[in-house]
Amino acid sequence: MEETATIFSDETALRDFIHGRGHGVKGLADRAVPKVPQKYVRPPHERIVEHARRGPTPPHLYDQLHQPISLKALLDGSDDDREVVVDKIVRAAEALGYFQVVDHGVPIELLEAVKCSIHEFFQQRAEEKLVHSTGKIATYRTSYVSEKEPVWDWRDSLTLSYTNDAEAMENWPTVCKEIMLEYMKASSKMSATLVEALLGKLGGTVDERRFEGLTGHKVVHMNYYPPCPNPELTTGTRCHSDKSLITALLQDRVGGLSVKAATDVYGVKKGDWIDVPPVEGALVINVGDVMQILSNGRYKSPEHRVRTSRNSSRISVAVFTNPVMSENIGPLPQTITEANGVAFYREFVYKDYLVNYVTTVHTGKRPLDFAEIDNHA
Ligand SMILES: O=C(O)CCC(=O)C(=O)O
Ligand SMILES: [Fe+2]
Repeated sequence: MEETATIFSDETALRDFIHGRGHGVKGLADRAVPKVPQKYVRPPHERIVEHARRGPTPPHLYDQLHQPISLKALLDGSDDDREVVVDKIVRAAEALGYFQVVDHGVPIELLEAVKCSIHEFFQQRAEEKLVHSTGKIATYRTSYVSEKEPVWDWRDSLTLSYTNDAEAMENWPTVCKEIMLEYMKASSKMSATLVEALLGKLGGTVDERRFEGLTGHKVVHMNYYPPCPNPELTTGTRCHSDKSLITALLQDRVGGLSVKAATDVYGVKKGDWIDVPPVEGALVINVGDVMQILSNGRYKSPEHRVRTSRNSSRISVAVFTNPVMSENIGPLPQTITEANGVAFYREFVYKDYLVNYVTTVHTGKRPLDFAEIDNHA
């Protein structure tokens, strides 16, 4: 009891408990604390207000916003049927930058096994998770840059970087490595198909080597959100956009993810927050910053965030399809032509984008500012 009091009143003790000894946020939740420590209290403008207060979405708009897209025809259909699906994907990427997909080719039993595997990892004792806190290929942590962030998220995570099978088998945690590798491969196949479809509609061609450079680094990011005594004060995951080309996200049934509308569409206004309802067997697809840049702003990389829940723990896993470190990123030439010669983003090496992303405390879109050209100057 005394230890708990210290953890809560003293930031150094809290940091040692969470980060130093590997208890994570789960360690706090397991102690059934009545209120979150001050370090987790967001300033009022960053808190997440329940959207239900706005009233339910009318059914026809609900379908337009949330109806999952079936990828069946894209994965194994005729050319004509394929085109219909590609159009849906392109429209969703332009309007909101997010959509859900079903018939994605990843077996439902594998999705269930993945969810169990994530629970198994986070249920382990702190010492077992701590082993991975300094790893580069498998990294257990609770914040991105805990030393710099004024407020921490109510979330523990494990990030698995993939280069090859042997390295993954040697470094990824034993309890989940086989399932997560199988899932990464299955979902990456679908992600590659989506990337191909989206890039294909930008005009011009991307050859095999360039495609490999743009999509060659896969990262699996597992999130665990313990129950939180103060959902009204905290964030599970703060507002951010992904640094990927595309992200495939599997969430459980709890809900809490919301996406900020990038345009006025389907009865929502640009800037409104849209709840992303859990759909059994579906995957959530987010356009990432790199895709927004390659498309010269045509596809949107939406800001999104996660609310905590008072009563349930929640898990999710994102598979990020990222460029390799040395890849040159910038708007594809044909997208600049389309915009009457105006490039909205400059060229840069992906590694520099990443360094900026992970060494700075960002809120919302700031990582994209790194690449933005101010055409009004
Ligand atoms: O937990 C979620 O639903 C989203 C997590 C997320 O946005 C991320 O890991 O980048
Ligand atoms: Fe994200």
